[in-house]
Amino acid sequence: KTVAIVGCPFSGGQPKAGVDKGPIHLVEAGLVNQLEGLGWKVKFDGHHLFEDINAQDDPPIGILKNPRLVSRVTQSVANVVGDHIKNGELPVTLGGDHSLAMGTISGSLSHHPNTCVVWVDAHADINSIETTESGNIHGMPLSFLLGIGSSVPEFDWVKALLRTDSLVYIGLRDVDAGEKAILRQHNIKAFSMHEVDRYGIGKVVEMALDHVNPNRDRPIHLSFDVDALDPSVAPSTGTPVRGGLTFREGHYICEAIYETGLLVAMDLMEVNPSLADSVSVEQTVAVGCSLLRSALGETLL
Ligand SMILES: N[C@@]1(C(=O)O)CN(C[C@@H]2CCCCN2)C[C@@H]1CCC[B-](O)(O)O
Ligand SMILES: [Mn+2]
Ligand SMILES: [Mn+2]
Repeated sequence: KTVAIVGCPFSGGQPKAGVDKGPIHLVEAGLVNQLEGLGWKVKFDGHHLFEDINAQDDPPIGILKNPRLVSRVTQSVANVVGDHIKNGELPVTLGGDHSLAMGTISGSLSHHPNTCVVWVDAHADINSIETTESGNIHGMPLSFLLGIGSSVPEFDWVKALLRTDSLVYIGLRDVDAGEKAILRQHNIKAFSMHEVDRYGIGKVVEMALDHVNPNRDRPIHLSFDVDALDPSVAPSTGTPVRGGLTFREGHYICEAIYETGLLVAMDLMEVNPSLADSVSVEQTVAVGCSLLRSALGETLL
């Protein structure tokens, strides 16, 4: 089986410089060899180059920032991910900010319409155009994928093909009021850190999969934001929130999803190597590579 590494040096969905350097640090840490060491054939033909749009040609829409840039980049990512899946490969998208998931999940859905999404994150990333307070599109990808809130022509290419009952969250602990309303209104299943504490990660993953994949017969797209982990574990990220997943809880999720044999695509998002000292950056990058290895079959025994 072949893994296709999709390096996406992109930061347009949020304001902090540096997250576009995430992919290069993950690859430079030896990710390709590490995955080959697990027996995968690895396809990586260089990081994607996303041309910028100068500011005057991409004014905000409402308060949405860099809308045309984000739309164009994520649409190209959708095509790339979709093509890899069509070729029978497993795309591993390295971010870059989480707005990229509009592309990666669109890519998965284009080939596997019954894909279910496991979203591991401190945040819900489901703000609509009406509810976003920041205008940063990395906090909004799921509203576009689900067709929640009003649409803008620039994002018409995103077909709202994800169903709310096909999405489940693990790790939430910093959800905006508008997002809480959306989650309640649409009955979207979420296992916050409260549930992780109450049930333990093993039961949480089992319940999460029971919700979106009861017969374990649907393809799984795992979208992992490193800020789901506690900042002590993955410090170099743009929106850290205390009280996160331990190193082992993060890895358990990846190991358990690999065990299903249903993983068709994975995202590793929001590694920003410019936000911490070099030791913390290295730690964050190493944890990212380790999570990816676990999602792709690395076991402890
Ligand atoms: N919901 C947010 C948005 O901007 O929409 C609000 N903001 C964090 C906000 C800061 C002030 C105190 C309350 N929390 C980040 C988040 C998006 C995270 C994107 B991700 O990819 O990192 O998950
Ligand atoms: Mn996120
Ligand atoms: Mn997050």
